[in-house]
Amino acid sequence: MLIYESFNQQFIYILTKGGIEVEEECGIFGIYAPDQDVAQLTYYGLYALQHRGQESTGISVSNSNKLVTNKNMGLVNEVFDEHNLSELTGISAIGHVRYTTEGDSSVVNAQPLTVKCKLGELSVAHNGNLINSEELRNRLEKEGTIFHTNSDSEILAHLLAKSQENDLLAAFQEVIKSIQGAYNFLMLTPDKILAVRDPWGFRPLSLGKVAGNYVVASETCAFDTIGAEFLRDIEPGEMVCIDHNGLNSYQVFEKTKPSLCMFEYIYFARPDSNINNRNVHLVRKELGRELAKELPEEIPAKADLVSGVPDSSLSAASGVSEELPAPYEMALIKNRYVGRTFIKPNQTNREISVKIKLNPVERTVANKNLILVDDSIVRGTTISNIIKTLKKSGTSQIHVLVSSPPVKYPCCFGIDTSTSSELIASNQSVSNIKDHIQADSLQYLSVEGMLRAVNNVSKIQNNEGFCLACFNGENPSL
Ligand SMILES: O=P(O)(O)OC[C@H]1O[C@H](OP(=O)(O)OP(=O)(O)O)[C@H](O)[C@@H]1O
Ligand SMILES: NC(=O)CC[C@H](N)C(=O)O
Ligand code: SF4
Ligand SMILES: [Mg+2]
Repeated sequence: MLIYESFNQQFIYILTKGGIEVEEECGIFGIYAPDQDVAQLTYYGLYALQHRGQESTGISVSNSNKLVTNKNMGLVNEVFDEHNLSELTGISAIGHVRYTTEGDSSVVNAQPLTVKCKLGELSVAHNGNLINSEELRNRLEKEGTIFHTNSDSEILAHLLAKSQENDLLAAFQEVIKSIQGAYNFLMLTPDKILAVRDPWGFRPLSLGKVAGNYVVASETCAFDTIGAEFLRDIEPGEMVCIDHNGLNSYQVFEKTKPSLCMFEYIYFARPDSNINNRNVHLVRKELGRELAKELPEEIPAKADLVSGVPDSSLSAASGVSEELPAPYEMALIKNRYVGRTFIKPNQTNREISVKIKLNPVERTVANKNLILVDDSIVRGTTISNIIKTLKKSGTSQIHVLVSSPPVKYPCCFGIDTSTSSELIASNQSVSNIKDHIQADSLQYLSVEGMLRAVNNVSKIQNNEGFCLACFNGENPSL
């Protein structure tokens, strides 16, 4: 039986599971710029990265002697204003927008986390999810470590404090070898910023320059916002150190098989960002094109219109419409003041958000056969609700096209699901899912089609690879 059939069942599910554990990502930004207003630039950078996390945000600055951190629950523009930003003056800064993957969504877990230890004062911002955090936490607690938060990110700070090394760079190089999982870390000390990307490169991390100063960000859209020039992606397993001498790079891990999260292209990243030299919008458009090529002939023959589920599917829908070809129309309007439902921390909020955020344009859909494109089906909540509302608005037929393969396995590197039971495709056939969501037909993109789409935008290099674990169950880090 499906668990989200009714509100009551949902409530029972939440009660029995103690609430849904949600996983996703975060956004990180760092800048070393003694001649600039680093807090302001970090604020704008975080603004551009807001889609990666909306629970809490924070900025740490260094005035070259000490660090000052301001963080709180809420969006970037709710937490920061001219007054509190003006109190953050310094030569360098790091910032974070959080979406909880481990621990509570609370101010104590908001990042950056600032600590004092034998290596001096340091502030840590983390994007990713450590898979051996429990083991590391248990070990540290047995050794007498007192944790102030229950997020995985604090573990790094304690490992550093306990390192035999007296120099932060060396300590960092030592301790990251004992952590496993997905992590991009930014660390701010009074005189430098360190940035490291895990050996698989699950999450994107890019390097840029603004007015001669280095910046690091989860996505290149943050560079565009502050007028920075993109220099390059930070390599999987690379650590860069930025200080008054400029930038030094260290390959701290042997190159393993890079495994960029495919969901960054499918859904997470902003369409105006470029990852591995590919524009995210163009990849999504190609995903749509490949999906259209895989359709059985009878589907396009029946369709009057193609439309995408706003926002993240619009690029893929335009690819479908161009490839078929079939006219593109606006079937749904999104209330832009509602946050991403996909990354809200509990299922009850998620349901309500879906209902208030999308409204059909009745006069375009009434009595029409619609090809409706969405980038992914995770729990199936969004698409079920949309189909219900479109049918109420008089849509004759709804043929659902999904521009990614079925999500069958939970992700431990940062997607919004923690157990298979939450995933509608984990134990159901495509035909059952079609019936459950009440679509007239349902077609997913194949894994091969997805890889072809990425390759169409720019050729997949020999040393490039993708994490596909939520589609095929193969964990690249094992
Ligand atoms: O099957 P579900 O569990 O409902 O999740 C899948 C949906 O969530 C995401 O959209 P979302 O509405 O969060 O964000 P968007 O507006 O950026 O597309 C995604 O694009 C799918 O539409
Ligand atoms: N989404 C993330 O990257 C979260 C980072 C970290 N695991 C936390 O929960 O705070
Ligand atoms: S399992 Fe899926 S969501 Fe998680 S990192 Fe891999 S591709 Fe991304
Ligand atoms: Mg969506």
